[in-house]
Amino acid sequence: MAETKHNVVMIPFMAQGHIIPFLALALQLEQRKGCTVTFVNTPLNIQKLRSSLPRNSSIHLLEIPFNSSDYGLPPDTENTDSLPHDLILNFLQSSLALKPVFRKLISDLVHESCGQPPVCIITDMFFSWCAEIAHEFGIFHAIFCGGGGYGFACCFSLWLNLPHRNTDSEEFTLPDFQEASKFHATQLTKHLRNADGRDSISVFQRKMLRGWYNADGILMNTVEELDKLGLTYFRRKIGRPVWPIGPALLSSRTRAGKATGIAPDVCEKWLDTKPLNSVLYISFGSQNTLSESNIVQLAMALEASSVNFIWVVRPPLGFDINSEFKAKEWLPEGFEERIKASGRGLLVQKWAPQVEILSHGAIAAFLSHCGWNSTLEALSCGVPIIGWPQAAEQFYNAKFLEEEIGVCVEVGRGLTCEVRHDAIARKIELVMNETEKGIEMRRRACDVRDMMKEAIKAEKGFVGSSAKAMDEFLNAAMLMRKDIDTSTRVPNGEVLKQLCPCRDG
Ligand SMILES: O=c1ccn([C@@H]2O[C@H](COP(=O)(O)OP(=O)(O)O[C@H]3O[C@H](CO)[C@@H](O)[C@H](O)[C@H]3O)[C@@H](O)[C@H]2O)c(=O)[nH]1
Repeated sequence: MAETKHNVVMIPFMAQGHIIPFLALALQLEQRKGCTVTFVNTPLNIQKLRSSLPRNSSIHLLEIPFNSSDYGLPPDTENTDSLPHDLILNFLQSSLALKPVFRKLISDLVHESCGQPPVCIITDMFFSWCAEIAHEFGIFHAIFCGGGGYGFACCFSLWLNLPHRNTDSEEFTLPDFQEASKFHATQLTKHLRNADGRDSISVFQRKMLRGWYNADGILMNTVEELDKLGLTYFRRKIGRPVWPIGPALLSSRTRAGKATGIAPDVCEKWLDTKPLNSVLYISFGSQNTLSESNIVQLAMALEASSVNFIWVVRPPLGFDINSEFKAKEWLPEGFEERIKASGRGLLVQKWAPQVEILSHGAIAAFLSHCGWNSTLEALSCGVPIIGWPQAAEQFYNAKFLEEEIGVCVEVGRGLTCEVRHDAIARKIELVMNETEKGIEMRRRACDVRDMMKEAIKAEKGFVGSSAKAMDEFLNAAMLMRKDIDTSTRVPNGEVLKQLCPCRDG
């Protein structure tokens, strides 16, 4: 008899930083016995993903219509990686328009798959509105937060409490997350700093975050042993199961729809020519970049510190980040020629094969904006971080990595800070040279790497914490299905037979 497959529907927000961990989780889920995955996104993202799925993958890609021009956004905007920074919030707000189309999509899936409606809907942390739809159809609903527990706990608490508005001091603590100790006003984005709870951004963020309370559980791309503080915060706060199933990482062969600005083998050959632990990798994720003056300061620091480096260069703030990088205009005079002649540095335009780079033994440190995917990718290779957080929860990821885990030193903060080249060079030398601090950071990063490996292991009778959390999550979803199957009732009292008329055969 054919095995019954349980369909898991997944829908990430349209940003590489969200699509990447969702895809990594989807690839893990399809390996689970009895699971199939339907991966939903807007047409352009799905088109790009088609070519990136492994050939033997059974993941079903499903398009959901979305027309960015209807929301005052540039035509064909379907991913934050093609948007100027100041439009990202409008894009986020426009994603609310997906609600009725997603409901129709789920309704169609339920009707088409008579007898076997999806067992679970996993939605992005920005799509908490999906809970209502899932529950209408009696389907288990989980939010997958692609970020870490600590970083998101800080964000959650900041948006809901706005503690900085109750003090004249630049420093403050979080009323419901005292464990995180002190925060500084420079760790707030412009929107958060100005928020008063009534402005449109606060209203949107608070509604979205309060929606987490309606989920049946929260999946987090993190590891229990690494991120206890943040996980405890959410368990206490939301009163729902929180399953740390990370790290969900893509392998170097799966690119989530992005072509690289350099062939991975060219990059690897270049790295092969460098001694072990001698190269600094610099990248600011999928949607961030530096100011023009900070690009110059960073270039000067790299020349002064004489380290080898790979730098993913993007046009500065205020320019289209997908346009050509004008080295002559934005870098110090003669910089490109000098680094080419010395063979010390590699400038990569647009998109680098980051996972391959970080896993090369020549990499000694990562100058990063501390996006959570980049953080996990670096730590899973035992690479310490020089943090330059720019937006979102990156400030709190940097704080966590520096204060709690000891694998990071911060060099700059925010989009508008001015960082001087000598300060950057000092941090680079501190981490890359054989200083006491540098050695200790590398040792700790390797400990975290080992901890992550253990967490996802499931072999010879040993089940790591993340593998266990994944089992628990799937069991919870199946249990709800079983309850429905025996009662033929969905939680809100609607008869499942009505939704799926041929259920009785
Ligand atoms: O040249 C590049 C640049 C990025 N990447 C990949 O793109 C992803 C970037 O993700 P992340 O480091 O998390 O940064 P963002 O794209 O900025 O991610 C958003 O989503 C994250 C997860 O929720 C949050 O932690 C961040 O704050 C938010 O900005 C990573 O997998 C990188 O490997 C590449 O492969 N090549």
